[in-house]
Amino acid sequence: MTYRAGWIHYTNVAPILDALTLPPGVTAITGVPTQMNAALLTGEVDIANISAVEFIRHADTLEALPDFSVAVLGPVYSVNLFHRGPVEGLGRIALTAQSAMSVALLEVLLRERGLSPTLERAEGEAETLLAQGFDGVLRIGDSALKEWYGVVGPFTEQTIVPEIPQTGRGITVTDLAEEWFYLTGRPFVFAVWAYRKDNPPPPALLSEMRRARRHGLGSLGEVARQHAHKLGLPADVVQHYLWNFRYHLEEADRLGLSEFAARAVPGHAPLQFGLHPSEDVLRAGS
Ligand SMILES: C=C(O[C@@H]1C=C(C(=O)O)C=C[C@H]1O)C(=O)O
Repeated sequence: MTYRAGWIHYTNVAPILDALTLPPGVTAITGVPTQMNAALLTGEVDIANISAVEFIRHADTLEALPDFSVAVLGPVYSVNLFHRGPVEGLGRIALTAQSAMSVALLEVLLRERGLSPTLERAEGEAETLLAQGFDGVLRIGDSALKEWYGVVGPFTEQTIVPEIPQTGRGITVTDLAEEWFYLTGRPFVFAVWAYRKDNPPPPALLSEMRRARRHGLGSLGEVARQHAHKLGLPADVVQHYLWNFRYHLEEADRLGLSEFAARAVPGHAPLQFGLHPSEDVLRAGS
């Protein structure tokens, strides 16, 4: 029987997915986070990297791989609230229908500050929507990364490490993962690789994912160069963006995930992680 994967294939997943060769009997489709969330829940796919909040909401039926994540400790650069003026004064914020996680995170951060602006779905570029009367625009993924650089750039690696500006052209960029870090001191997990509990991935897919990730992280400069070309961004900026991610769902990431779960989905079922890496290593005989 075929095992179907669904990949959110934003640039931030390139270090895992670019070198992946699907084993025999595994197929894959790609889409934006909300599409992959829905595809996993309806059974259109069997495994997907989904918005972590959807994994939490459906913890009764889903399980996640124990060692795969898209997470950061501090800024992420691609989950951004673009706004004019202070966050406290924002009346109307445009959300993107592509994302579940950033919306849930924004809600947690607004509640924390006692703010309740109007949240509406609206697609398009942040700058255009701001010109049309929105006070804030939430964007994620590659387009958010490009718009962030368009606002705060240009700069190079020399600027990236010591200090990154947050404003440009009258627009402020609030990085939601950085706000989460200020609030909790913990990593923020955007995505996990989830599957229905009764339908775990075949070991061959898992070991290939781990091989592809080792390869991707071992050649990050090359991965960054290729994607910088596609994105139209400087290679050192994309390399910094990718280098900054935490792809292994380590203990600190799980603490961040649990803290987010408690704040965003009170009363959720216990989070479950299956298929420990050592099992795979033993099966592979290495
Ligand atoms: C950090 C990001 O993470 C993604 C954001 C998601 C969301 O907002 O629902 C889901 C999966 C993540 O891979 C991003 O794409 O900018």
